[in-house]
Amino acid sequence: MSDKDIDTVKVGDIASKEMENQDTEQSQKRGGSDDEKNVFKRQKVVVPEGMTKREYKRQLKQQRWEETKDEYKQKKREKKKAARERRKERIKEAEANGENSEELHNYHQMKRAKVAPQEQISTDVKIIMDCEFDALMNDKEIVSLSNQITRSYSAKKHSTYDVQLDIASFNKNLKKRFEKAIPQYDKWTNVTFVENDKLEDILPMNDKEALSKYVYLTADTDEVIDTLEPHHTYIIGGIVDKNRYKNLCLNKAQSLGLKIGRLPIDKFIKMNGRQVLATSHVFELCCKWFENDKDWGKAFNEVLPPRKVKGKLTHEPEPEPETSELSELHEHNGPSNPSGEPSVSSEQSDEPTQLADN
Ligand SMILES: C[S@@+](CC[C@H](N)C(=O)[O-])C[C@H]1O[C@@H](n2cnc3c(N)ncnc32)[C@H](O)[C@@H]1O
Repeated sequence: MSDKDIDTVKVGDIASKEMENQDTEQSQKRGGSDDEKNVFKRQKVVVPEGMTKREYKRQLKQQRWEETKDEYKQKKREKKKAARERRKERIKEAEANGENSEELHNYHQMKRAKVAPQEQISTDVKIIMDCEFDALMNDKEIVSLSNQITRSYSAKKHSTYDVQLDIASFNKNLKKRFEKAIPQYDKWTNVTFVENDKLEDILPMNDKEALSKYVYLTADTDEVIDTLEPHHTYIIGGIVDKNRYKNLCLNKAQSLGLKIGRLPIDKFIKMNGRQVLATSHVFELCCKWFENDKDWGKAFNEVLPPRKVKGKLTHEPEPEPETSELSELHEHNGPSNPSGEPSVSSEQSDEPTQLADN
């Protein structure tokens, strides 16, 4: 047996004991018996010498994952299968009730369009994802944002229309995250990463007319964007904040003298509270708007899960409770193939693997 094997066995033994301990500990918390308490005391595991508690915990976690991953994957497969079945049922039900099941089909059709077009039709529309908000996000949110950018990259690559995408203020934690987890991003040919400090560094601040062609997208306004105009630049706030910073982008846009606008979401989506979308959804919607003959309804239909989309508005929007429902929208866990794009299989699955953060 090699030293490495011995190490693995040791960690394995410790992991099993540790798991027993955890069970016992839980039992203790529930007020376990004296015998259980004694067992717990006897089995107290000491962190191996030369290892920090943190490293040790990480190893235990890895060990536990190795032991349970097959079961986990199996459960995931079953869940996907069940979701597929549920969707088929929903389609059947909709058709039996004489309802239009097209929405249910469309959303998933888009997920299967995997072949990138050889050539893209020019739109003369540019999108800047303004990532100057780096310091307002915790590590988890930075990971979420990096996943959303990866998803936007994939959407851009697969779109039949060329909507330019710049990732701006890419010079702090977000960049570190990409370098660590998605290093192949520097081979992405269709997205530009800009390392400016402030948004205004890349705007024509001294040219009023040129500046009037920049529009900051925000959910916090009544100005509705009906069309994406050629030779205009639309700015998306590159932040995942779980609704912590209301008006953040609105205030920034106003302080820079930029136009603002929100997507015509309330006409097409059944949701409560503020209609705040994730950055990747906004970018995908813009691509899909072009692909669907400039029809927002169809674009929403393709990008957002069917249960959120209500087709053309036929009645007044429902009363608004406190929080947004759109935090439920899907997001991929992270890149899973060498290009750093979301994996085909997760895109092809019938239900989103994870619902999006915004
Ligand atoms: C998660 S939101 C950020 C919310 C942030 N608190 C703010 O002040 O905008 C990410 C970005 O997506 C865009 N966005 C989200 N929902 C939108 C909507 N309904 N209309 C237009 N843009 C939207 C905005 O650019 C927004 O900054």
